[in-house]
Amino acid sequence: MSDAFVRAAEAAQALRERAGVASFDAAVVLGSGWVPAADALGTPSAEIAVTDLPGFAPPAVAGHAGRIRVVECGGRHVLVFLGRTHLYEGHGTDAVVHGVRTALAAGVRTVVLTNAAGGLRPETQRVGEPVLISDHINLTGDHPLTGATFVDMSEAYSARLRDLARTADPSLAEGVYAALRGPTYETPAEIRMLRTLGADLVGMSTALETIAARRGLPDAEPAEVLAFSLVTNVAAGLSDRHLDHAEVLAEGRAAAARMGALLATLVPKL
Ligand SMILES: O=P(O)(O)O[C@@H]1C[C@H](O)[C@@H](CO)O1
Ligand SMILES: Nc1nc2[nH]cnc2c(=O)[nH]1
Repeated sequence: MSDAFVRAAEAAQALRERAGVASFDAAVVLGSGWVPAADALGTPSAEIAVTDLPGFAPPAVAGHAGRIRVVECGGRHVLVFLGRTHLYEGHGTDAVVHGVRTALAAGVRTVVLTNAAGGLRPETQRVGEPVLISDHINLTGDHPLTGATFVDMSEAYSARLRDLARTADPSLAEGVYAALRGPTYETPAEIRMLRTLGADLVGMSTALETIAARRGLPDAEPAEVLAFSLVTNVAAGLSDRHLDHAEVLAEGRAAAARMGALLATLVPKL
């Protein structure tokens, strides 16, 4: 078994022991601007710093707390990741997907990924609104998998869970998320390219985590993935606004109640 999978198993065991939970049912990864919504998922029975667990990089981005909450939601044991590691932090793809792999090693088979993204089209440019991710385009230039383990990605984002989300909130727009490495936001020319490629949203995370979830582990079935972007800005060049992370986090704070309500509705039904 690769070192990365061993580290995930070790982190999962440490998590079980710290939480006093034998197996978890679901994981929610809160991206930029989503952490204020965490409280809607309930009072945690435990909260663990990721640096207390094997294999996690310390938090390095404003709005990413580097902590994992253990909550019971709808009778399910849920891991809520308050932040994530990004490829642009320079720790490599195993560090980026370690949280998802740890969740799978801890028994999780349903993963909810959230992020902040720029909107490329009118229907995905309602700043402060969540968009259901229908598919992704991995333009990070990297990949968390190596070797001849071939993975079907024709339903990377679960049709069942997308139906669940649309039923819970029929107003949800849906779109294709283009994942870039970052840390730069896009040039206007890159945004025009991404629109030509069929993207509706653009960000710097999620896709690699989805790939890891859909691969599963040597001893864990793949997880179903449900993912949302919070549109925090119109993509570069499509408005006269300049982009900055403080604005991204401000939009997350403003949308916290709406994002929390969405997650609180969905997580008990996963
Ligand atoms: O963790 P996510 O993908 O939500 O964070 C996005 C991408 C960058 O980390 C940051 C840029 O503002 O927001
Ligand atoms: N790459 C990228 N990431 C984002 N995160 C929030 N907004 C954006 C954006 O416009 N582009």
